[in-house]
Amino acid sequence: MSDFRQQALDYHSKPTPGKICIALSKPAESVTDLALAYSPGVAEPVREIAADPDAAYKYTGKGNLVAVISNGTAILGLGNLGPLASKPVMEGKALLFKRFANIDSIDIEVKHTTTEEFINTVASIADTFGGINLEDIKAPECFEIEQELIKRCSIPVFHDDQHGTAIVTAAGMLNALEIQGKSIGEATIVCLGAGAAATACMQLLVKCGAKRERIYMLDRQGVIHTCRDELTFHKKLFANNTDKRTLEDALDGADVFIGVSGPNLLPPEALKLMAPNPIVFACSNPDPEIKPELAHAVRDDLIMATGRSDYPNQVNNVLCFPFIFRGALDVRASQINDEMKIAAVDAIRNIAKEEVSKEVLAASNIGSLSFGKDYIIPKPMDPRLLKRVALAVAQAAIDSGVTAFKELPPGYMQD
Ligand SMILES: NC(=O)C1=CN([C@@H]2O[C@H](COP(=O)(O)OP(=O)(O)OC[C@H]3O[C@@H](n4cnc5c(N)ncnc54)[C@H](OP(=O)(O)O)[C@@H]3O)[C@@H](O)[C@H]2O)C=CC1
Ligand SMILES: CC(=O)C(=O)O
Ligand SMILES: [Mg+2]
Repeated sequence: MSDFRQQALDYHSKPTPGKICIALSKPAESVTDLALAYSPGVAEPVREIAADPDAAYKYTGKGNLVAVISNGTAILGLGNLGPLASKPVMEGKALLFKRFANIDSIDIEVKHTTTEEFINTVASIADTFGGINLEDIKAPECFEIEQELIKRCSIPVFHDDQHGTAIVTAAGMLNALEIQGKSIGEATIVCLGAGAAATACMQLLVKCGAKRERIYMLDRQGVIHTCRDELTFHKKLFANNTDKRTLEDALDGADVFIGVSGPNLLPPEALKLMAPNPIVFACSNPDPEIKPELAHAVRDDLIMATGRSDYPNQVNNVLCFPFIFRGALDVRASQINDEMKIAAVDAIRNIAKEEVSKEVLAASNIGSLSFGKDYIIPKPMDPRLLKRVALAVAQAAIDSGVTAFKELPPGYMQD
């Protein structure tokens, strides 16, 4: 067994199995404490909440509690391995919520037979939480699941693989295009993968100025084009009226490659076909569409990003979901809308243009970082992400009217 594999297994199993646990936020030592915490004291908040459901935000952990919910049908780039196998990833998301945004989070893995059954299960438990982060649910079911839950729940429901990924991809892409001297409206974009992440990434890039007709999306059958007759509704959105059929056809002269598909699917030879100064986001986890070493060996003019922590330019939804939920929860937003997503894109990308603190450099094991080919996007442990993204998102929620808050709480996210 490789050293790293053993280290990863030990990390998850020792000294106690798993990555999260529940901690108490109130004293529970004396008989008086117990009388308040449990019977008879607990009856008082019960009566308050029965009279006014909003009181749950005052008397329970609801307002700072996010459920990370999966059915295990698209676990990272590992595929459909079932709900239980997704648990380490979901606990991982809970760890990240706590570490980066002090949000309490619990993982829930749902076994189901129909999409309706999954939706009903989540809708039935939604009131327990302040927000729902859907994770690693494959396309096309993920689209119906998210839309239906948004309709049925009064709390934010956010499919992280769609929108978290799209926000971070857009932030990194706008910066990478700026560094390579390319404009988003003129860029030819190849997207390998046509699932949850791909669809949302391309939709958000179009909102940021990309031209739909310059996007070539590919699935396992190759380029998605208008003559294909078996397309699902989400693939039709990006069907291109083109003669291009293969990845090589699409990459010929392209400016941007975005991989949200699976491991090692971009051959180095194909990368040679791209236009000068290309941008390659190989975002599949844990193994990217092309290894950075291989990509750099065939192109010395590219900007390279992956979804991993151990290479420069980590384009990963961890840069978004803890912070977007922080902002949404703090103003009790009823949903996470496009205005909030765009606010997050701008807040994330702007941090990369500023100086990096010694603490972040030390945590990144690196001597210096400045805006450029190897630093297009902030590091996840940059504390400015919490303040800036949450602030921008909360303000956008207020401005777009998805919260009863008329203004930010006094001093919100100020130093
Ligand atoms: N870095 C990040 O932050 C994130 C990265 N990802 C990565 O994106 C990938 C997809 O995730 P997600 O969208 O949730 O999953 P989905 O199951 O919704 O979509 C997977 C897509 O990849 C396509 N695909 C798979 N294998 C191939 C192949 N050999 N050739 C061409 N296309 C292929 C599928 O094609 P078809 O439609 O034909 O089945 C499908 O369109 C994963 O690797 C995941 O790790 C996802 C979210 C965040
Ligand atoms: C990062 C992530 O959410 C994924 O790869 O699925
Ligand atoms: Mg995911």
